[in-house]
Amino acid sequence: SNAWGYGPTNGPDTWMERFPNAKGLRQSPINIVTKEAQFDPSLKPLKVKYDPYNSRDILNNGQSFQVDFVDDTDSSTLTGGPICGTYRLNQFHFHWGASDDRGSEHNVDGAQFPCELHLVHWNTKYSSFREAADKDDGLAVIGVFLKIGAPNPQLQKVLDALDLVKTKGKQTTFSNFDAKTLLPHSLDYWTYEGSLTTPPLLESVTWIVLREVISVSSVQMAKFRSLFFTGEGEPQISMVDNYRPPQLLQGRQVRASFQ
Ligand SMILES: COc1cccc(N2C=Cc3cc(S(N)(=O)=O)sc3S2(=O)=O)c1
Ligand SMILES: [Zn+2]
Repeated sequence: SNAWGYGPTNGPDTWMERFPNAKGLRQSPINIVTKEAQFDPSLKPLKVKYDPYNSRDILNNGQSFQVDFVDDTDSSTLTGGPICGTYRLNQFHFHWGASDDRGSEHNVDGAQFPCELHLVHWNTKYSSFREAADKDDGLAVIGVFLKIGAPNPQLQKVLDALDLVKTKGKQTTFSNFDAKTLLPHSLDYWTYEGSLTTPPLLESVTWIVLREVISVSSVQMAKFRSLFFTGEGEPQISMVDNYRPPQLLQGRQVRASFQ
C-alpha cells in the first residue's frame, strides 16, 4: 500500500520518498546524550494546566491511538519551560515496541524504553492547530518515557478503552480524563528543536522530554500490543514497533532544565 507506516515496505527508511522533510536539519526523534545536554539556568519550570473536562474521544488512527481534547479555549495549556506564550493540548498518543526491549522514539544515552507518551500542544499565537502545525514555533510536544515496573492505574483507564478501538478508524467517547495524572512527579526536562516523528515530519516542534519516567507493567504493555494497524475485516497486522529510530543531531544543542 502506498500509505506510510512502520512495515518493511512503507517504514521510516522509505518516508523520504514522499516526505522530503525526512532529510531536514531538525528531525526527531534523537538520542539524548545526557553528558552533552547543557544546563540552561534561563529555562523556566514547565507549567502544565490540564482540565479533564476537555478530553473528548479515543481513536485508532492506524499508526497509534490518540486521546483527543477540545482545544477551543485555554482550559488545557502548557506554558513556561522553553516556550513563549500559551500552547493548548490537542491530543496525546504513544509509541511502543513488539517487546519490552524497544518502542520509545527518543533514546537516552543509547537506551530505548518500551514505550513513549507524547502530549501534543499548539501555539495559540496561531488561529488553529492546523495553522500552527507547520510553523517553526507552532507545536510543543512533551515526551514521557514508560519503564517496566508496577502497573500504572492512571494509564489503565486509557488501556481499558482500547477494546473499543482495536482497528484502524475506530473511535469512542473518552471523557473526563485528566492527562496530568500520566505525568511523573518531577517535570525536569531536556529540550531541543525538532519535528513531528511521523509524516508529514514537519519541523515545527519544540521537544520537551521529561527526565523522570512513569511505570507500566508487562501486562499493560501487552494491552498496547493487542491493537491493530489494519482496519476491521482486513488481514490483521498487530500495532507494534510504531516508532521512528533516532535521527542525526545536525549540530543542534540539547538543553537541560536541571543540573
Ligand atoms: C499537518 O497538520 C496535521 C494535522 C493533523 C495531524 C497532524 N499530526 C501528524 C503527525 C504527528 C506526529 C506527532 S509526534 N509523534 O511527533 O508527537 S504529533 C502529530 S500531529 O500533529 O497530530 C498534523
Ligand atoms: Zn508521537
